Amino acid sequence: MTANTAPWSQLEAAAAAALSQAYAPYSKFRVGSAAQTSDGRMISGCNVENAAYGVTLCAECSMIGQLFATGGGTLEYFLCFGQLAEGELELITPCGRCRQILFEHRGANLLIKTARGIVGIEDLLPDAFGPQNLNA
Ligand SMILES: O=c1ccn([C@H]2C[C@H](O)[C@@H](CO)O2)c(=O)[nH]1
Repeated sequence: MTANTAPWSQLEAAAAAALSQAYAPYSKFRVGSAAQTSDGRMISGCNVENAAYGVTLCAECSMIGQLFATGGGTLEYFLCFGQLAEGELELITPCGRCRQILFEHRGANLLIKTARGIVGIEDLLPDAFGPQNLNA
């Protein structure tokens, strides 16, 4: 798929829709992520906070749940929105834990749209620890 046919506008719409469903009563920072899978499915997720703050699920975590619940595969295109003020979405880069999760499920050429442009997972997580480090 070339840059012209990359599904960024569909992913933006899906991430915005997911963000609107976020459960973020503590930080008030809604997050929505979306990805296109290797077989062309569109998946999305939102953050789900918890009174025990550390138990919070990032948007990327719920999105990966959807990846497997809808048939598995790997990620080819990904982006994530955060909401600073009502109606104002900004592209955010995933937190460290979510970079590791994206790395695990990356497709052959995962492209990530960020505020500074389109990057690869190796730009966000160089020298990643991954399945290649395990004998299993
Ligand atoms: O990549 C990220 C970073 C943060 N958050 C959420 C977690 C928490 O609910 C809120 C503030 O950190 O943003 C995500 O969903 N994804």
